[in-house]
Amino acid sequence: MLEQLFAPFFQRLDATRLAPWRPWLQRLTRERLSPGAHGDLAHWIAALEALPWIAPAEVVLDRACVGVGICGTGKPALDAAARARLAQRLDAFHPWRKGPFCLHGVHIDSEWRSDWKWTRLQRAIAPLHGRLVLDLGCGNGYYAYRALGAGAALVLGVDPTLRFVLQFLALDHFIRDARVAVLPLADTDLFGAPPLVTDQVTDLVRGRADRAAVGPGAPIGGFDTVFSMGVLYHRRDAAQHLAGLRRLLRPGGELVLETLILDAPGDGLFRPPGRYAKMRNVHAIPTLNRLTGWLSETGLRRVRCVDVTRTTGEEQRATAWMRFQSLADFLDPADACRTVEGHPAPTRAILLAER
Ligand SMILES: Nc1ncnc2c1ncn2[C@@H]1O[C@H](C[S@+](CC[C@H]([NH3+])C(=O)[O-])CC(=O)[O-])[C@@H](O)[C@H]1O
Repeated sequence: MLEQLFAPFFQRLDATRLAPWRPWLQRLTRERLSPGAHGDLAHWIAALEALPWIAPAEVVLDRACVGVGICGTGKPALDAAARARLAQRLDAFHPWRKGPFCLHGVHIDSEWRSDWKWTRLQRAIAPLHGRLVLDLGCGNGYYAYRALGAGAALVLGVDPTLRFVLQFLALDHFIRDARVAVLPLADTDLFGAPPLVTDQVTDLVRGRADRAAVGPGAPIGGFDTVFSMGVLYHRRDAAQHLAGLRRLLRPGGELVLETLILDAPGDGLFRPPGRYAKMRNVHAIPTLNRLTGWLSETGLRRVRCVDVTRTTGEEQRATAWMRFQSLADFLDPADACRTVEGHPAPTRAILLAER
């Protein structure tokens, strides 16, 4: 049973003020990972079970390349043939979009140089030491691991794409750190309805009540830092997403929001009429002004932008670990400032705000 793999994480969660979340998270995780939840699930489970046991080695979470048994950090546990076999088994989870990772000498050169974004934000955000962190839309958990590497006490990552959850489980097979999990949930699974009143929360903690018995939605927030990166433009209702993020924070907690922006002055909002950079589900791209306004209207304070970067073909590209199309195929070959549809090329901003 896949959800059993999260048991050590839930034990850790229970020892924090986030304990009221456990019944809800566990129930949804069980449902989403039930047999038949996805056509490829049985294939991924078989791939997970085929991963070899390898003697523990040094775990590295605070450098660009996250992983265990990284070249140069000790005697390699695997010879070239064993590394090739391991690489082949990890390829069952293709495409690897976020990374890079290294597992016992196998370098996973993902589509994105995710470490570049981390470098842009790490000095600007409130220090993560001892914090309870949520990463919404976390992919395979690359940033969740980096948050741990930066001293977070516990990191909950959620992503509705099962392939990425299974990628996390493959990483976890080798890294084995109970302070982090990627659960198969969407943003709205956490936004929920009105916060539970205190006695209902107490009942949930003591296991006397099931979430279903106390109404729809999820328990109250309580996170010190919430990351939402690369998710807002995929949401049809941006205001709902932002309001939900605010509710997930404890008072004084920090939101780290990264999203596509329209690199232009003023309050414009671009709604792609069809596809944007070949993506079907891009709903709205605001200017920085407009986005800042949205965050303030949500009731967040100290809203500020700490980075604006045009995405380049060095940061997002096809590799041996992601063999589909990538940024170069999404841009106008004659003008890299335009997408193939003729829209402004992807530019991303990182904003910080506090509840
Ligand atoms: N409703 C939803 N709720 C939560 N997640 C969702 C939802 N819909 C899609 N996703 C997930 O949001 C992620 C968007 S990628 C960002 C990854 C990482 N954060 C990054 O910053 O690299 C986009 C990018 O490449 O920037 C995917 O993993 C989806 O499965």
